[in-house]
Amino acid sequence: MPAHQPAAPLAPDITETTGGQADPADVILAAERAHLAHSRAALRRMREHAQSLSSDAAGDWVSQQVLEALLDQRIAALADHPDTPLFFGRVDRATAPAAGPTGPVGPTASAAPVGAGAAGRTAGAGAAGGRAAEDEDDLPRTMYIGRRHVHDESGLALVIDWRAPVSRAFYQASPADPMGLELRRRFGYHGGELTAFEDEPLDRGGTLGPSRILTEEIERPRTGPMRDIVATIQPDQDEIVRAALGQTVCVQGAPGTGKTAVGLHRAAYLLFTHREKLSRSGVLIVGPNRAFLSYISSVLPALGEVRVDQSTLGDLLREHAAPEAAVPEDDAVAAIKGDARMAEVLRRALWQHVTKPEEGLVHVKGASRYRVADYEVREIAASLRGTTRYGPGRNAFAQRLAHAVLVRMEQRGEAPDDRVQDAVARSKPVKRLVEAVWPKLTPQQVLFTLLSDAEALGRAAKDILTEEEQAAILWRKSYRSAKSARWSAADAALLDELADLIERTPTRGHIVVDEAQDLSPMQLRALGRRCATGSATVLGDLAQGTTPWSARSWTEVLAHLGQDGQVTELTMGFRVPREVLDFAARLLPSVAPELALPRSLRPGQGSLTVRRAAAEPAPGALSGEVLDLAVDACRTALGREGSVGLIAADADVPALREALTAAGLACDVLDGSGDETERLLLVPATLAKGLEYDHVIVAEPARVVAAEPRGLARLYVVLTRAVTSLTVVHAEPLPAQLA
Ligand SMILES: Nc1ncnc2c1ncn2[C@@H]1O[C@H](COP(=O)(O)OP(=O)(O)OP(=O)(O)O)[C@@H](O)[C@H]1O
Repeated sequence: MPAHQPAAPLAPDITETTGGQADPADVILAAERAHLAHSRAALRRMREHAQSLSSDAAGDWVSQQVLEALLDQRIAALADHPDTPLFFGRVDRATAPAAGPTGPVGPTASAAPVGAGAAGRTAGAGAAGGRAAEDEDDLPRTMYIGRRHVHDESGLALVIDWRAPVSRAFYQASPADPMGLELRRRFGYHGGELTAFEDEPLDRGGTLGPSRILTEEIERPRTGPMRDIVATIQPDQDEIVRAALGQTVCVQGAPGTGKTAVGLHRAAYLLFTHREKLSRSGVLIVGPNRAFLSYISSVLPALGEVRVDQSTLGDLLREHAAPEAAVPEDDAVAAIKGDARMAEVLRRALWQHVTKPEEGLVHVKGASRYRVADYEVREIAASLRGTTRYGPGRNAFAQRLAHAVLVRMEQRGEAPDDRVQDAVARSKPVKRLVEAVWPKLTPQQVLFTLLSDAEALGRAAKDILTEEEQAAILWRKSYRSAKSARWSAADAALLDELADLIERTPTRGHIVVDEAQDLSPMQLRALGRRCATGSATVLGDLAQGTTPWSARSWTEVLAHLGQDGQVTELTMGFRVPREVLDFAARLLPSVAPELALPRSLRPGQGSLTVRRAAAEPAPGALSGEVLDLAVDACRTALGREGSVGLIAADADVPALREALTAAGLACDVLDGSGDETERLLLVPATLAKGLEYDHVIVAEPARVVAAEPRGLARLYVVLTRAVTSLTVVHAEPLPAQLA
């Protein structure tokens, strides 16, 4: 858990000293600190024990290596990070089962004050440093919830992993459904040191007020990469995090509702709960660009999970076409190529390469000749065509031809075995026939023919694409060969589809797809085949769709992904202050009229500033005055705490950089390298998705809108990156929807 010092003392009802006696809150805090020290010592012993284990017991060299690697992993997992508390919460179970309904718990509680006295009565001091009372079911009455499991020498759990089933109540229990709990205690920390606590009584009915520990966590300035939210996961988020492995979940959520955070915690949860299965099949996180991946890169390691692949779609498909070499393409063309109808066009295009056999086969062995007639060869090819993938079909064709030769041999009284069949299948005449009928193909060769040969395209796309669509995707520029062709980002998904038609794509146990609204049907199919035997967590916001092929419905997204899934919604925003969110939401009726207005947990009065230049705008560029206003706003923001992001249309980034440099303000331009060190970041609008900064300055919104077809949605993304303040500077009129 990140370090923070609660601004106000918590548990206010027990902070007053009574008649010279020790402050009960201090007593409790001291006892909890003792439990922390006790747990740390136990963790150290666990680590020492793991270090003392030897891999010598393994029977052979390979097992020894495997065991050694496992022991190293175990030792690393048992590391105690001094800045990270071992536990962030505690639950006390009710002695008698608490009455109350067991229905679903709502996302937030409100009304009654936090810290209403339960602290004084519970096992705080009693649990600390010693064995807590245990109930009949062997669970301790008091349980501490943390990032990893810690137990003492007798096996008593001192800290329980947040992902364990019993920890669920820490996140889900409420006075309406206490889930057998009497009390939930949340801890405040500074560095690794416990500094405060907050009690939520759960056995007295009523409702809980907002948690101050949560509020302070949300208000804490953002610096560096994204943090985990393990201490403050909300009940509706927790439902998603803990959904069963076999279940595909699709989350629609307004900006800052925690979709990314939830997706990452779900990956960590699944890896913990199904470690063995997923360590074999793997978990993959797919994000929109490298800047985003670099931003989220430390969340999973902080949760103890390092063996998760995180990739952009482009990098995932790089074996077919390297994303850095992608040729730019007209959006209209990319939209046709991204359409799901292309799947059938490609299927036909591939199988068109299988021709009708015109000749029979003659196999010569010594003085004997074995003949398979042309009609028989045709029958074999026809019976295999389309029943398997192209590659295995080709192998099967060779084997079936060889088998037909074998049958001839047997008819002559010979007794050939499997080795003879293999040898015949590899013989020159069979190879030649196979190559003529069922040629070996790469995805690139098939797509090269399709996009460069109008006739081939016409045959494959007949009754699927219109003449105009066919004309649009046909290459204007002719390449000499498949090898010298250059591919676009949309082509990469087509190549991947072809690759899978040729040979099956390996699948993972689970994939998390972030910003999924931006993916084309063909890109979704590429991801779908990577979780064909697994499940997915699909995250996104229909209002933030900025590609021409952006999704309009999650049901369609799931269908293209090939997954049956539940669509669920996160509605409470944790990032953007209400004032800023309301401002940005003026764009919603234009970008996604079907969505409800987003809500924010944070009022953020005074968080929005709009400054208009007095002089006329400069056509085709940022005016000098807007540059000055932007520099001014950056300087002011740098005087405050937290990160600063200056976001503008991509084309305006160089001018802004020059202006900042001339004004003596150091900045880094965000480019996905992850090398940024300055507190002030200059962010091209097309890279802002998924990111956040304490203070955001947006220069000339009208130019962000004008830069691309779905520019209003881009502006919605850009305006919703702010955690503390948003300053908009402009000379051109604001888009009418915002004015
Ligand atoms: N339960 C929580 N406790 C504390 N912080 C939270 C919680 N949920 C979300 N946050 C914080 O809110 C911010 C927004 O979260 P996140 O980036 O996951 O939202 P998102 O829905 O993916 O947003 P966007 O749609 O803009 O990409 C992050 O700083 C995250 O840490």
